[in-house]
Amino acid sequence: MELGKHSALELADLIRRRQISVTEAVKDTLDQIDRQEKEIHAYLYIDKKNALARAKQVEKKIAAGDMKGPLAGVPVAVKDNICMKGGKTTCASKILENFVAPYNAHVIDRLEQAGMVILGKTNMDEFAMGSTTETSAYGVTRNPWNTGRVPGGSSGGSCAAVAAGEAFLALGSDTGGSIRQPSAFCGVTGLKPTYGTVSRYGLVAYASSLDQIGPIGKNTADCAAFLEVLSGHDEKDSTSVKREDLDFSSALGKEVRGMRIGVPKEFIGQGLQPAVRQAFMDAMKAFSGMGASVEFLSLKTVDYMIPAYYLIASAEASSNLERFDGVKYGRRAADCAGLHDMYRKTRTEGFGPEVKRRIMLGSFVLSSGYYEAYYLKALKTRALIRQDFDRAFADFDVLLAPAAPFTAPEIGSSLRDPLAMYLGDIHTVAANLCGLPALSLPCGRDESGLPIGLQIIGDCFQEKKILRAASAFEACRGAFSMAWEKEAD
Ligand SMILES: NC(=O)C[C@H](N)C(=O)O
Repeated sequence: MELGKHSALELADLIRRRQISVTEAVKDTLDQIDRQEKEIHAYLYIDKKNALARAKQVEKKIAAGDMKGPLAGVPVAVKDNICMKGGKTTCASKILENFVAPYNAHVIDRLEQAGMVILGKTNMDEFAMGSTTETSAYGVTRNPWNTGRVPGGSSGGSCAAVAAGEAFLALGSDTGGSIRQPSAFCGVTGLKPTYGTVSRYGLVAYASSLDQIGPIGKNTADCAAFLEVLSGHDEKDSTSVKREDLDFSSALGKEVRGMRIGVPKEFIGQGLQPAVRQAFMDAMKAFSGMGASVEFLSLKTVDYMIPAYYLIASAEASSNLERFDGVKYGRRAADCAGLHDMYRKTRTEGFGPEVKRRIMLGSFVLSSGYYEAYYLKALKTRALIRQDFDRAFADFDVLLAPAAPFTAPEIGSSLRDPLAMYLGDIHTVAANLCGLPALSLPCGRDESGLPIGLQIIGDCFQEKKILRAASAFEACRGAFSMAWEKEAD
């Protein structure tokens, strides 16, 4: 079967019309995994038995008319920082290598109610700290477009799985770009929703004021449908918002004539790879060709976004990761001389270098004497960045930016220079600092054929404006995905 060329919604439609069964869809995807996983390593665990058993259950329910959702029967991958009852959740860290989650994350319950079939858990940067998936304690994931390149991160496994046809949809989490940047590198579409739109209950916390779960798929319509499954109020997450406007798919297929689109000129300044700049300029032209007004604006706080993000994210991480001490979760070091020795040995053995770096940075900026100079300053800066965006959204419906300044780097190159890796997040971190929704979709390819991502950022709760712009862009430029793009090479 050649199911890989279908989107998730198309697949679900074939299932509804009984042209294929859920079991066939799941088997076909598992075959694709078997063919490619050795090379790609998108997954940390694949549970074939469970997936096939679940496929049978869903099949019966669909046949009995008890399961009617638009994504029923669709095989999906889950990032390994999202808890699934009875299964391992490692966050790609040695410290959680044996941790079995005792409960389901809210989003897992949602997926199951919608009749989706979970195939396994995907690789990621350790505790979501990184931009390449190379900080995983369990090996690198390779970019399906070019296996010498990284898939981006931290949701690199999820994006690579969708790009390689090893899942029709995937769950990611985005703290500073972790859905959008790997989506850009892997040529798929990923959406970080407004903070509070999707429950974080059962997501292992990295930086709680920034983390948000979101959908990754082959195109905008799949992401919109998946977000409808995931979103909604959850009393178990105190930051979960009550929204009435969760019919995201209603925004698709509309024209953008008259839409006001802003382009922050600081985002397309120095340091952009020429092919990224070209693809971005072409996207601007495409929007104005469709009748949108496209204008430049200035965001004065751009230089402060990376420092504010890395201080706040590391501070929150140092606090959140205190709980991994060998007592409550996962790994415990052997042969320890007392409690403090056990803490020290467990954390020394269990955390990798990037996580340690952030815990040290975060503890430093929160410590007395440095709190005001660094952490408090970062919080004030965050408020100024928010004001900058408030001004922008007074004049514009959505903002356009590249999703990343460059295409996927070579495996190994970013690990040598962590600061350069941090700077690569320049286009994505502001959306998290301000709680804004933002989407990345493919907008071109560089000279070596690697995908380039276009980012569309909206004001809080304006996912529909983003989706409207994204679907219009797709309609005029074509959504692309590995399966059929590679054939055209
Ligand atoms: N988690 C993320 O959103 C990725 C970001 N590069 C970070 O390391 O914090």
